[in-house]
Amino acid sequence: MRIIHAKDYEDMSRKAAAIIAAQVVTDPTCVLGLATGSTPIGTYQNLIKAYEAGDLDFSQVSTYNLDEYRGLSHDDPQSYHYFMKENLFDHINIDQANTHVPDGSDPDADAACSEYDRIVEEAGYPDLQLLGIGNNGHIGFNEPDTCFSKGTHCVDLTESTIEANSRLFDNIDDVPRQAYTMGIQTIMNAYMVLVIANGEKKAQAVHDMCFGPIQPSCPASILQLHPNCVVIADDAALSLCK
Ligand SMILES: N[C@@H]1[C@@H](O)[C@H](O)[C@@H](COP(=O)(O)O)O[C@@H]1O
Repeated sequence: MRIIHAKDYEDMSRKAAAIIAAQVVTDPTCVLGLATGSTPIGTYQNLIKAYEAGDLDFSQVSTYNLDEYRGLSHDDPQSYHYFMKENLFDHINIDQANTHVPDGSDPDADAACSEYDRIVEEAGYPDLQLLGIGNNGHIGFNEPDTCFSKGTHCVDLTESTIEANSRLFDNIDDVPRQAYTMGIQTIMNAYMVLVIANGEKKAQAVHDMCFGPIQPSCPASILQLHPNCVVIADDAALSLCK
């Protein structure tokens, strides 16, 4: 696990975008695993700038997102389908038929999750998987648990995640209580994992991810076993990693 120190959020976003851009330039048909939440927005903005400058071509790139809330339609402004179009896909030349997000609108969780596992495996897993990290150490929506869940599955969101994500909703009652998420095994099958984190609220999770015991109470701690994991974090997120 390599830790890259960023001066601030903007520096973190530039560094993450540079690594993703290098992947796209060196392999124009690459498979990218993508994340949502507020952390990756700056990274996506830098990728859009590079595309607009003519430095990047996404026309042959495929993407697979980590997760999606259960029960939201694809055009619900709070869905991760919508988030990805708004924050990246609608601003670059990607073929949106090559973008994939778990289908949270499918009420049959087993069918939706096994189908997602099938297509991610068929794609050969991501060449590069971008991850944020939750305040409680979750990756995707893999919440602190008793075991590292393997494949794509339906999860019950913890109160802390519902609370943390409620800032993006009109009120906390509107936050879905379940989600479909890539499992730990799916994430670990990526050839490279790039984790981005900023701010004081992530300090404990980042410390436990990088230096804590490898245990399901901090799902991100499994990344210590990944052969090619890079963490880019700012001072505040690294404040406990002295
Ligand atoms: N499912 C997402 C995660 O993929 C994300 O990493 C986390 C942190 O979000 P933020 O980047 O807004 O702190 O929130 C959600 O739970």
